[in-house]
Amino acid sequence: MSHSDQPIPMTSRRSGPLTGIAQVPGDKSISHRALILGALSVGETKITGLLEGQDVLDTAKAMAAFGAKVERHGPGEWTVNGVGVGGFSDPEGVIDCGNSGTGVRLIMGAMATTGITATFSGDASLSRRPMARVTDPLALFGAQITAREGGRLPITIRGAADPLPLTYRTPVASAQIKSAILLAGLNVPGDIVVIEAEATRDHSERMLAGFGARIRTETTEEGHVITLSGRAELTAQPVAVPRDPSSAAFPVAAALIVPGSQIRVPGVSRNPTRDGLYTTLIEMGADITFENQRDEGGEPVADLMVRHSPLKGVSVPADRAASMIDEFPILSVIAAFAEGKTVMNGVAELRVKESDRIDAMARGLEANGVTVEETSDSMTVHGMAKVPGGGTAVTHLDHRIAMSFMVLGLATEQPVSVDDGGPIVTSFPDFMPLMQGLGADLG
Ligand SMILES: O=C(O)C1=C[C@@H](OP(=O)(O)O)[C@@H](O)[C@H](O)C1
Ligand SMILES: C=C(OP(=O)(O)O)C(=O)O
Repeated sequence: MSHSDQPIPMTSRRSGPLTGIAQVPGDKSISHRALILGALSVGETKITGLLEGQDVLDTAKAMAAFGAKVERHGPGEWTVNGVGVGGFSDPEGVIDCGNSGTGVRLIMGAMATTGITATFSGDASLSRRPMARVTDPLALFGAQITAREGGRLPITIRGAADPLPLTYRTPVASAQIKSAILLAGLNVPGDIVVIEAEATRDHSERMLAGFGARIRTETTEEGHVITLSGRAELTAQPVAVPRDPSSAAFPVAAALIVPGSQIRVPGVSRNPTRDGLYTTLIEMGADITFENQRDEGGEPVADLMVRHSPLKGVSVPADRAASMIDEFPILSVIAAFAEGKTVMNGVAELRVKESDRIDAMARGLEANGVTVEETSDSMTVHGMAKVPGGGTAVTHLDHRIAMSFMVLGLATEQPVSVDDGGPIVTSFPDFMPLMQGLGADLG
C-alpha cells in the first residue's frame, strides 16, 4: 500500500505566533523495529506509542504475511505474537513496502537467512532507491537474490537455508544496512560482525539487547564494531515508543522561524545517534531547552521548550551528518531565515532518500527566492532577513520535502505551496492538524 495516487496540493501562509503543546507521533525507526523484533520473538510483545504512519503499517502487514499475529487494540497500542527467530513462513503474494526504505531493507534482512522465498515491491520512489547495499551482504550469507536492473525493486529473495557467519564493513554510514545484517545474523550459527566507520542510529542494537540477544559494540580505530551472537532466542518485551525527534523537527523549526512563538514538544527521544539537528540549532543560537530528561523504554527522552530565536548560519561538519540525516531538508528551511550562510557537509546520502533531497530542496528554495549552492555532497543555503516565498515546490513522493516547505511558508512574505502533500502520511499522519492546532495557517 502507498498513499493516495491523486496528488494533494497544499499551501502554507505567514502565521501569527505559534503556541501550545505539540504531541508528535512515535519514532518511525523504533516502530518498525518493534514490529519486526516482536515478530521474531517468542511470546507477545505489547507496543505502546507505535507510529501509525503508512510506512509502519506496511511493515505490520508484512509481519502478518510472514506468520506473526499482529493486532491493533487502540491508537498506538499493538500486540505482536511472534514466530521466533527462523520461524517465518512463506508469504502469500508480494510484500509491498510502499514508500519505506527502512521497512523493505530491514525485512529483507530478517527473512534472508530463513528457508523461505519472498518478493518485495514498493512505490515509484522506493523502486528508484538502491537496494544492492543490502542485498550484497545478504547474498554473502548465502541468500539468492533476483533484482531488477541496477539492483532495484522488485526483488525476490530465496533465503539461505544454511547461512554462513559474516564480518562486514558498511560502505556508507547507514543504520538500514547495519540493521539488515544484524537481523539476518539472528538465524546464523556463530558471530556476525558489522563494522561502521561512523556511528549511525543504534535502535536495533538497543532493542536486540532488550529482547535478549547477545550483542556488544566496541569503538576501535576501525570505527564501531558490533558483534552479535547468532542463533539467538528473542523473548517478547513491552516496547514504549518515544516520540520521533525527526518529526519533532517540523514544529520546532516552525516555532524558531515564526516571530513570537513558544511551544512545548514533550517526550521526544534524545538518543545521541539522532541528536545532530538539535546540536546544530543550539550552535545557530536557537532558544531550546531540554526539560525532564529521563529514560523511557531504553531510550533517553526529554520535553523540548522552543522559542522564536534570531539565528546565525553555521557550518555543519560531515561527521555529524549521520546523526541528523533526515533533518537536512528542514534545516535548509531554517537556514533560509538565519543571518549568513549555512553549509551542510558530507550529505551525499541525501541524494538516495525518498527523493534526491539536495536537488528537491535547492529547486524548491530557489522557487521561493532563496539562494542555494550545491555540490555532489554538500548544500549551502544563504539566509535572508525577509524570505520572499510565492513559489511551488515539487515533493517527488517525499514526506520530508512536503513538510519542510509547509513550514517555510509560515514565515515567508508570500504563501508557499507544494504540488503533493500526500506522502506526509508515511511518517506524520497528523502533521496538518497538529500544526493548525499551534496556530499555523496551512491547508
Ligand atoms: O534505520 C533507520 O530506521 C533509518 C536509517 C536512515 O537511513 P539510512 O540507513 O539509509 O541512512 C534514515 O534515513 C531512515 O529514515 C531511517
Ligand atoms: C529516509 C527516510 O525513510 P526511509 O529510508 O525509511 O524511507 C526518512 O524518513 O526520511
